[in-house]
Parts: sequence; C-alpha cells; structure tokens
Amino acid sequence: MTNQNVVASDAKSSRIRFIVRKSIFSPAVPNPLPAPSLAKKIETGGAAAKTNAWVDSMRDSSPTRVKSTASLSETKRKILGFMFEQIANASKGKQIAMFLDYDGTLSPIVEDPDRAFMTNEMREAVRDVARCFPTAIVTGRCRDKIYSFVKLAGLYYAGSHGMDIKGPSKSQKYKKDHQALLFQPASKFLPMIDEVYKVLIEKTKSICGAKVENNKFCVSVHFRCVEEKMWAALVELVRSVLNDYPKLRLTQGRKVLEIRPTIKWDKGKALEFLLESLGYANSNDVLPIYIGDDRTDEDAFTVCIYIYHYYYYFNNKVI
Ligand SMILES: O=P(O)(O)OC[C@H]1O[C@H](O[C@H]2O[C@H](CO)[C@@H](O)[C@H](O)[C@H]2O)[C@H](O)[C@@H](O)[C@@H]1O
Repeated sequence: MTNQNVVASDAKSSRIRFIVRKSIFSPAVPNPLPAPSLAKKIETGGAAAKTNAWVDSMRDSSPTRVKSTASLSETKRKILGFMFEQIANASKGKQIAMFLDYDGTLSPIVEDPDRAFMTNEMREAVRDVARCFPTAIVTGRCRDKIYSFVKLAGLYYAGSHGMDIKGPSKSQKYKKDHQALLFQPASKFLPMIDEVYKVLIEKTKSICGAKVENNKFCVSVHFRCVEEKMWAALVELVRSVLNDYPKLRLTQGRKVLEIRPTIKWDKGKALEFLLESLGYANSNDVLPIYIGDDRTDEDAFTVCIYIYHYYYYFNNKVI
C-alpha cells in the first residue's frame, strides 16, 4: 500500500474497500460521509435537541460546491489506475458482479430530482459493463423511474433502497433457474407509503422549495432548494407526520430526508439477495463490486468491494 490517499483493505477475503481520503481535496471540503452520531443524539435528547441533531446532520451531509482543477484530474487518474490494478488482481478466477448506485454515481447531482439524467456516454459505459458482468442498479428511487433514466434492458434493477428488485426483462443469461425475478419485501407497506406521501405533499406546501418524491416503497422529502433557516421546521413537520406511522422510519441522504418501512432491508440485503439469485450465495467464486456515493450505499459496502464515487468532488457542477 503505497498510495497515501487511497485505503485498500482486504479484511475479508474478496472484499476490498477503496476510500479516497478527503485530505487530497481542498481542506474546505467536508467529509461527505461523516460518521453520524445522529442516532445517539436522537435517542438521548429532548424534542428540540432531536431537531437540532437532525439539522446538524442535514448540514454535514450536504458538502458545498468545489471547483475541479487540473491537478485534481491527475490525482483522479492515479487513484483510478491504482483501483483498477487492485480490482484486476482481486478478480482473477472470479466472476465479477457489478452494482451501481444512480444519483451522484451514474448521474450528476442536480437541483431537480426529475431531471437527473445520465449522459449517453455513461449509458454506453454501463451497457458495456453489463455485456461482460451481471450488473444491477441499486437506488433509493422508484424502480420504474430509474428504468426511465437508465433505459437499459439487460440489467437488474433494485429500486426503493432494494425493496423492489427485478431481473432483466430480455436476458436471463445469469439466472441459474431461468425464472423471472421479482422481489418486493415491503409490499404490505404500499398503502401506508402512499398515504404518507399524500399527507407530506399537503403539509410541505408551507415550506418553500421542499419537494416530496414518491419512490413506491419509500418517500423522499428534498430540502436542496429549501432555505437553511427552514430546515428545522421541515424536519419537525416530517417527524410530526411520522408520529402517526410508527412502522415507518426517517433516514437521510444528500439533502434529502427519506421515509421508509422499519423492515430490516436495505441496499446491503438487496445485494445479498441478488448474489444468491445469481447462484453466488456465500461463494468465493464471485467478486461483487459496488460503486456508490451516499450514506445509504454504506449498507451495501459491507457486502463487497466498494468504491466511493467522488463524482461531485471532481466536477464543478452543483452538489
Ligand atoms: O440511491 P440513490 O440512487 O443515490 O438515490 C438517493 C436519492 O437520489 C435522488 O436524490 C438525490 O439526487 C437528486 C438529483 O441529483 C438531488 O436533487 C437530491 O438532492 C439528492 O438527494 C432521488 O431524487 C431520491 O429520491 C433518492 O432517495
């Protein structure tokens, strides 16, 4: 391990992680994935303390815009070269399975979630990967919407943070028993999610810039366009709605509050499920690789090789 800016660890066989340390970036850049002590603060504090803990966490998880520079590109090239070499070594004699997050990984982060389109170049790259390896898009978004963005038929899609999994419609070449794959472990929550979505649409009308997105088995409340002084009001409002729904829980992504069922299912479980469906349950013959950029991706990082995709640090677009 010679590169100071990249950590590679193989604590478990065939599981390597790559973390691009923030020290290679401007010191002004906050850690995009701070170890959140949110759960602890929320458990111990009163109502105001809980709201403050949420607002702190909302601030921490929303790094500010950074300009890309030529030297950054050089660093990026070196890191990618190093990662590629490590992955190539680790994959010898194994089947690679590729898992890709969408927002911030395949598409740039933009203000309007309905316009987070991926480029044709990226689509071609994903198509090429899928020609070689079983490939899945694993996202917090609704599966139909993600399909309308990615538009590639030969992939697995795991929408709603893995609570809505569907296999490729055209090709079953990686599926051992050739059965169509559809798995929705939170289906009984559908009416509840729909109801809470409608309540939140109505209630958030009072908060300028808030946007509620129905992701089928979960709901996103976006605050990217909400003035910071209104974040506490927004989180209080969302929490007050959730008081009536003890079977739903609140989590957080990039400038987004996410409401989901309390079931023990996340992107990591979805990966395990997909590997099992591919015939690789607890197998050493597979090298699962996950590329992601968000806190919710950390659930998947426990299952495989992972790469934090620092798209937004290398790109001078809005984050
Ligand atoms: O698991 P992901 O694919 O990363 O989905 C997580 C959330 O992604 C989307 O929101 C994020 O991207 C938006 C568009 O760039 C951006 O406006 C927003 O601030 C980000 O949080 C999606 O809209 C959410 O529903 C997902 O939960």
